[in-house]
Amino acid sequence: MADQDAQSPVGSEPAALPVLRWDEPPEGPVLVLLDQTRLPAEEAELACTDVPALVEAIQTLAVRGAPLLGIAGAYGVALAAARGYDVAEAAGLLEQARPTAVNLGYGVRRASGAYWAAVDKGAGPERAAAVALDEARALHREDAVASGHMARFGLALLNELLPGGGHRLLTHCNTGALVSGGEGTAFAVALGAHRAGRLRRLWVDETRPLLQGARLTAYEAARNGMPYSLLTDNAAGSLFAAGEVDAVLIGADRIAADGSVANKVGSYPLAVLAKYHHVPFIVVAPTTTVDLHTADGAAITVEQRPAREVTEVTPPRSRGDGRGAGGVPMAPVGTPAYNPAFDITPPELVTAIVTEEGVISPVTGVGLAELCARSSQVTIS
Ligand SMILES: CSC[C@H]1O[C@H](OP(=O)(O)O)[C@H](O)[C@@H]1O
Repeated sequence: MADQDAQSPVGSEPAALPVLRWDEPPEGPVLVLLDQTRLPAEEAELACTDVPALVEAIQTLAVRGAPLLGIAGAYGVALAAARGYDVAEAAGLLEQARPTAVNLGYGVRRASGAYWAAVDKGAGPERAAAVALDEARALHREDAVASGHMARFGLALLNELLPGGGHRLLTHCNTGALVSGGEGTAFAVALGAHRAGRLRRLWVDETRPLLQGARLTAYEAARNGMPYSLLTDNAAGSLFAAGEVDAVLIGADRIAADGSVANKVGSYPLAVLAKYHHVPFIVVAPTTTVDLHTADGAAITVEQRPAREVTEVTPPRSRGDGRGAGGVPMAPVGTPAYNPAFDITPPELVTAIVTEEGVISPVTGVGLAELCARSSQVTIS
């Protein structure tokens, strides 16, 4: 594991992470996931041969992150079609697996829409299943391309906002290759800064309670040889106070028409800190995360998750210990807990939104609609 202060020489790129792949063994098609609940201790694969297994993987965050949820949802429809399951039922189960990331529904509707259009044109089950798979693969490729554009637009914005010197960037949750068909969203911008020799430090919020930062972003930063440091979420304020943060980079799970941003819980406090300390707060997300049909932040459904994620610490699971391995109680058994998975940042606290179609700042509904109009990935209502 690379030392947190070591930087890999640019060009020594690690192998791409096998985040998700479609396989067609003799016993039938399967969606193979890198099980993110086992990282960083173990790079374990999780093979989903049916939609209930994929829904469980989504709900346990074995596969997670808005853009990747869209890709997984699309492959889930293709899996149902290829295995002769009820495609309409499968699409419904997948769309409802997690409510906040708009990308999930988008990916499911893209693949199911392609499937039913093929059926309407007289395609048989096999041909229609192949069409759904082609659509899932197209979305997978498009997201990889979008990630590259966001990295370039985001780095150009950082260089404009932060002239000279190395950037000290703070990020929250995980927004790297583990959420994407490519190198991610906000993390891809930080990685681009690293490759350009302009990343002085990546401050990584641990991101309680599921520790996507500690487990996943630190893992991705280390494998890329980036200069990073982990911090507890409640230490971020003192970093701002010490003048140690040049910009905040976060992802998004849903961006409403007015520019309100739903993202991992803890994002809103960072936006308030950034505003108070005059630090740019930059959201990086593909246009598939923009939902022009949701008017504002109040209309976004924020996923509420089980209390045990707050009241227990779940040790890294080793292979074979089952999916529901119990955690270690950190509060009296039965303690009620408030555990929203996301929070909402209002547009007035957002410096800019970086998408694959360009950057908008200040964030206004008009700018978002214009960006989405340029995108080939229209939001399917
Ligand atoms: C850029 S998508 C990553 C986004 O998704 C994460 O949520 P979760 O880990 O619950 O899927 C978090 O909100 C990230 O910002």
